[in-house]
Amino acid sequence: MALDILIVDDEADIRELVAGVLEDEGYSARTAADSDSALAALAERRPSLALLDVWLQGSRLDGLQLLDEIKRRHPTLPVIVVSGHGNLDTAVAAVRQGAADFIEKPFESERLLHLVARATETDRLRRENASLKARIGDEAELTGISTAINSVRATLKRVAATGSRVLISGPAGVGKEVAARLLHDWSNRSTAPFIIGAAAAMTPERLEEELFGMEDGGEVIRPGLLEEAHGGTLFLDEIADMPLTTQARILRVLTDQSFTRVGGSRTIKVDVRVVSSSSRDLADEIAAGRFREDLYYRLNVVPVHLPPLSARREDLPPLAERFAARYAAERRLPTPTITADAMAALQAYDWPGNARQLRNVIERTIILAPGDRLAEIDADMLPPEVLSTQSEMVPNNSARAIMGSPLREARETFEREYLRIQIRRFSGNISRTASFIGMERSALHRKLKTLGLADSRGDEEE
Ligand SMILES: Nc1ncnc2c1ncn2[C@@H]1O[C@H](COP(=O)(O)OP(=O)(O)OP(=O)(O)O)[C@@H](O)[C@H]1O
Repeated sequence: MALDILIVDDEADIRELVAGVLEDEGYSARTAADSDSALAALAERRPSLALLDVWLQGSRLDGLQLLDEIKRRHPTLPVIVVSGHGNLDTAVAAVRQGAADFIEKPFESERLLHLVARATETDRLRRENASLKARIGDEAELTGISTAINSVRATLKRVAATGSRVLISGPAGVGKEVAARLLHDWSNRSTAPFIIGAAAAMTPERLEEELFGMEDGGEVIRPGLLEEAHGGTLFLDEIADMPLTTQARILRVLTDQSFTRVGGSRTIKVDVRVVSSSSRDLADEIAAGRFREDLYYRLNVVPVHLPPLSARREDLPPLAERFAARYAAERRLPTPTITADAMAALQAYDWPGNARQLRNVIERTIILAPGDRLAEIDADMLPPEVLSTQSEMVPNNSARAIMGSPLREARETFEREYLRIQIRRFSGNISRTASFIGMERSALHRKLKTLGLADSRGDEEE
């Protein structure tokens, strides 16, 4: 995406010259001859940088007043002030007023390009920094080794560059936002913003103002998320929570990549890739008349599904280790290891809150551990709800049956319970179970048959 530069100068030949120099370098340039047309251009879309001549002849606002207006509307927009020979004082005042830099006329193109590159790069770093700060604790990779995660990763890689719309489905806390961020990071839009629009947290009116921005009497009160995402990706989280009126507006954006702000009539053009997510079944929502079918087809060009953690238990060890390592790094602590017992308990549990719940459990366990330098996470440190599944799976009556039986039957009872838990732990995958428990795959198959477990293995994915 070419960076968009707004050139404000009262001299037509300078405007054209500067626009030419910038365009030759791959920027896109817009020009304005006075303060009113500059403000109109700003209202159309926030540029990446403004080049402002402080000596504006025949303009309603002079250069410094216009700078004030620009800063009031877009406090973070970098502005480079151009000053004529002899009005260096004005340039200095402009920098005090928030201009990023200044350049004196006549100037060499090289010097201009250098300042523009520096100011846009500083702005990009500032934005990147802000977004990194906002997402401390957010994942930059989709951890997991299951077939499901590997195939999601492969799909994301394949479609990242295409710019196609992607709809990510899966229950809460499963990593839909992580997947959307990855898609953005792998796309050629990665240097532009990744913006999240979350329907669930807002009233319908607020949501529209948030997404489309607001205008009053032609003045921009605030730009919307769609504008902020220009050149980048807009992630619409939980689209099924969007009211039908907002769905209609979104549909219009998707058909012609333009919209009007709430309270405004000006058409705003944007180039945004829309990625959306839903934890509800959208077919049901459509059938119930709560979701527009036409919007569904527009959003769902490439479907990506993230199954719940309980359907891919082999992802638990890498995820648990990742969360432990990340939390320890944030606190500048050594990373605790997770013992085999603790891992077995983690893998037996069902994780209704998926990866988010796992992350909370790991963090809570590290926080609550005695001493301040935890070396390992052992099973008895895990919260009771996690441990209870394993003990429920080995019911007391099995223990009684073992103690009250001759050795041969006791061994069978034990083997049955033991294998039931191990197979579940590896999501029914016999090869992985066999390798973990140290048995040949064919021997395990025979054993399961003898114990009458052959049909209760669950989903085998070999
Ligand atoms: N595969 C993964 N690798 C690394 N971290 C993950 C993974 N899946 C989820 N997480 C972490 O789990 C938490 C929840 O993930 P995320 O917010 O992406 O879920 P979600 O599906 O968007 O949930 P919701 O719909 O509730 O917002 C985050 O802290 C995220 O970093």
